[in-house]
Amino acid sequence: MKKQPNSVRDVAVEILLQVEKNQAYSNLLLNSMIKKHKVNEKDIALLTEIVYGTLQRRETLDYFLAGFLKKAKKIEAWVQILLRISIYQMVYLDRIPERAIFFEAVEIAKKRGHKGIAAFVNGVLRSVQREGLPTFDDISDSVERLAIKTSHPSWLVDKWVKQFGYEETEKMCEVNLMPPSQTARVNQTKTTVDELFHDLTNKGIMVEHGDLSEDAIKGMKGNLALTEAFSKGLLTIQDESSMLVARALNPQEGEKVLDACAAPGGKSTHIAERMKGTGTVHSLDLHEHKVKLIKQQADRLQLENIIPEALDTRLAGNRFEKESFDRILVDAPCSGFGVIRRKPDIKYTKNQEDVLKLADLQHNILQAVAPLLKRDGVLVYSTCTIDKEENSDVVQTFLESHPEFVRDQASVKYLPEKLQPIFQNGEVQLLPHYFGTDGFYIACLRKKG
Ligand SMILES: C[S@@+](CC[C@H](N)C(=O)[O-])C[C@H]1O[C@@H](n2cnc3c(N)ncnc32)[C@H](O)[C@@H]1O
Repeated sequence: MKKQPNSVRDVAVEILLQVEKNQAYSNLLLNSMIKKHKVNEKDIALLTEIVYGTLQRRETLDYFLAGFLKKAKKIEAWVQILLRISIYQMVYLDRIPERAIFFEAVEIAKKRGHKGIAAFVNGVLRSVQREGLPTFDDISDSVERLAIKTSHPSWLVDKWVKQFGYEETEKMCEVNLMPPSQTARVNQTKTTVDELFHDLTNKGIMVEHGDLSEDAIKGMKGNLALTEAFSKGLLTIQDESSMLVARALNPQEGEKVLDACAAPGGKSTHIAERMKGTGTVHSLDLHEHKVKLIKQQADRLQLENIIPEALDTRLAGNRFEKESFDRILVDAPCSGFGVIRRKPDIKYTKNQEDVLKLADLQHNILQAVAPLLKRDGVLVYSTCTIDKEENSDVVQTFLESHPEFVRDQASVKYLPEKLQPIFQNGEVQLLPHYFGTDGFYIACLRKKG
């Protein structure tokens, strides 16, 4: 019978093993394992830090370990993971004494394997302690060095260097290793930013104003999703970059809006809020189970102008009349390279083939919704990626085959001042180190009248 993990670090090994073997999502798995193993409050922070930190720095940790494993025969996946989490704690978590790290690693190795593996793990960790870590200066190729130092796949770093230059890529890769801030969008149909700010502060919750979006409040400690304000529908957890989308779309009261890829509903609810509960937002998503999430969010925020529906948007032409929407948002499925800080697994699971497939899907979704937009209507295309092939290239290809659409530079006035200088040709590419937001792309197009 499979032995159950019985310590925080053993649970961390289990989670990382499942992420690696089954390509499970780390955030979902972490939550379910915390529940399953009844991890106590005190240990949740450590578990989260070890899981995300080890995942974030996987390539670096393997580089550190490689020289010490040269003579070893094939190492089982769990042993490699156990060594990674141990080195991670030794190098990056200075509050944990090394003897505690070694002791735990040996106990886990005994439990999951046998005494021989425990001795091997102990030997490797003692050698690292004795001999120290290799330096990155030994890596002569600059792309390879950056990839290993910041733990990104080298094909991706190489691609980014070609797209953004070395310096920008370096800044971005470094920021990708930092924990993201938690921001919330204030539901302005029920309260104001200032009112909620004071309400939260009075309750002892540490918050700050957002860095970019006027709708945002930043949580400095604790989890805003666990506040009474969240349950009462006064706020929605959302990155500041995502909050710009509904602003760029600029929906008006009473209008009919299509959100073509809507789950879990972050942007649909923002659009619905900005329409003050009037008009209709048709919120489509391919997956029935995800459509339920849109409904849940709409209910929590008490928004009655959202109609969620499970539909492949590529077939939306069979479901809706031509030229029937005032505005359309395509917040497309994408590689997610802008949200690596939140979902480090993306670095290792997505590849160039995925990027090309996604670009094709994004193009097909745009093609399908284009006829549904009224003349003079606005179409916003957005993604949480930074990849040109999924962003500006998709928009450019779309425009080339749709002369009835033009880039809408006029939408710049709906965006924050700080962003305006980089909103050009109706589009903006946010990189995570610009304003501390997710990496995000927004393009505004208009159908000619
Ligand atoms: C980036 S997410 C949308 C996030 C959402 N706009 C929000 O702000 O919460 C992209 C969504 O597109 C959905 N999707 C993928 N392919 C689709 C298709 N062919 N038709 C409709 N939805 C699709 C995915 O299920 C996913 O929920």
